[in-house]
Amino acid sequence: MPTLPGSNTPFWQRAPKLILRPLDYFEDNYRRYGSVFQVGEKPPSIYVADPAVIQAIFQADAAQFHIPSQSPGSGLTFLLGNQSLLLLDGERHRRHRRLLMPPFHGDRMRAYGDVICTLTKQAMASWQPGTAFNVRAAMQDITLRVILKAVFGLGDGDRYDRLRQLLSTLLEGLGTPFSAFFIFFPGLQKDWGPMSPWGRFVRIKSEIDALIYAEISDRRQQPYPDGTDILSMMISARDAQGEPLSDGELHDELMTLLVAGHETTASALAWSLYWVHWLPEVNERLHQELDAGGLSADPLADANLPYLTAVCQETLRIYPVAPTTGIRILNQPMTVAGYEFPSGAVLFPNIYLLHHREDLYPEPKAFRPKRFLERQYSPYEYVPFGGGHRSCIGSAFALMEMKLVLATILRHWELELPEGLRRPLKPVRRGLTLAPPGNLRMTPLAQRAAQRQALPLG
Ligand code: HEM
Repeated sequence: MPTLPGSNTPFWQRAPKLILRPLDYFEDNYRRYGSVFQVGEKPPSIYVADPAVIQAIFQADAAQFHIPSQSPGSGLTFLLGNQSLLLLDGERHRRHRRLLMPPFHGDRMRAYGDVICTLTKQAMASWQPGTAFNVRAAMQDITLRVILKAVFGLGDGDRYDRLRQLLSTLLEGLGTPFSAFFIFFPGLQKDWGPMSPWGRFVRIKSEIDALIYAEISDRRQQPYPDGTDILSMMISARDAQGEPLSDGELHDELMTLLVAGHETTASALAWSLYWVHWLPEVNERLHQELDAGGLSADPLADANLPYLTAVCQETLRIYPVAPTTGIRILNQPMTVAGYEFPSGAVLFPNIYLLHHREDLYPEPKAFRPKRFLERQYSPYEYVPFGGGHRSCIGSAFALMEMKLVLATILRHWELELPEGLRRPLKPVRRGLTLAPPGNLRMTPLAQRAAQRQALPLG
């Protein structure tokens, strides 16, 4: 059995590059060592960009892996709580997944579709012709409105406004590349008073917690009559023993859905607007498809448009929001495709490197939505949402949201990417995810004539 290529640089030495220039870090290692390599020892971290090995990892029994108490992910405990799906393991992870999955299936999507289009129009009402806006912030405004409405059924009121404002401030603060050190090194999470960076997060977070607990308590006493929002469904869900989720469990899962459910989609949407407005041929073809479809009464019709779908898929391929899947630690040795991974090894299917394999994606640095119309990729070749027992539970929701928000924006506004930004842009770190650079701005030029009637301007 060959030994795995790689280096044994300790974590503290490789962390600055991994945190501040993650894509260069991955690409350097890939060039040097190939599609499966290890870094560090005791335990080694193994990055995988080989579809056959990724397939074996995604198809393996969940009992083969665990999540460590001290991992990059554990730095998220402060934000999400220790009963978050992202941080749970074993039977408790299985139980929570079963209780959380139903709102993300089937018929629910139709109701979310209407909400997404309405809230996008609401957010766009503040755009002014000639006044540039920060693209990621604008997309985050939309996705935060959408997730609050989907999760809580909330759309207005003091609690909603405050929650929206606090979540946005908290995540903006945590979103700088340097704040990522707080996540990777939880030991840095020290409260030195309200003016210190971490002290500020702690105070905002405790106000958010109080608002969420107040909402849970109100809703337990007075359930919504139609009960179609995610919180209502989670309150009434029962596990195999007939047990409901406790207030603490509900709080942590709500926080998880709020954070995981809008940060990621906002970055993906910002990238999609950038690509569409940088590349005229993509813009033209997308508009042709949208114009041919007309304004449908059923927003879900847009979700089936092939080129729009391909643009969103290519957006998530070229710069996946999560550069690797979540952490998976082996409970026992694993032999696959000629490799032997030792017990205790930390496995990371590397989404970015897999999506940039020349053999799967010719000219991988080029944004070419067409490749998704010409070829069907397997769930081990294209993995923006990970896979296996820890796959993203919001993947269908996120993809639909991307398509509907993008279609709604393009139908209503003519936007312009400033001259200076019509060039290759590289992602920057935002916590555990990657986002477009903070200077990505766009200018609304004019509302599209056919749509002026349809957009309620505030
Ligand atoms: C473009 C948007 C999104 C991307 C790129 C994305 C990506 C991912 C990835 C890569 C993982 C880890 C999968 C693995 O380790 O195999 C994940 C997990 C997760 N995602 Fe998403 N996600 C997105 C949107 C959402 C949304 C909208 C929600 C919920 C409303 C959500 C909720 C979650 C949760 C709860 C997990 C943890 C699952 C578990 O550990 O069992 N995500 N996501």
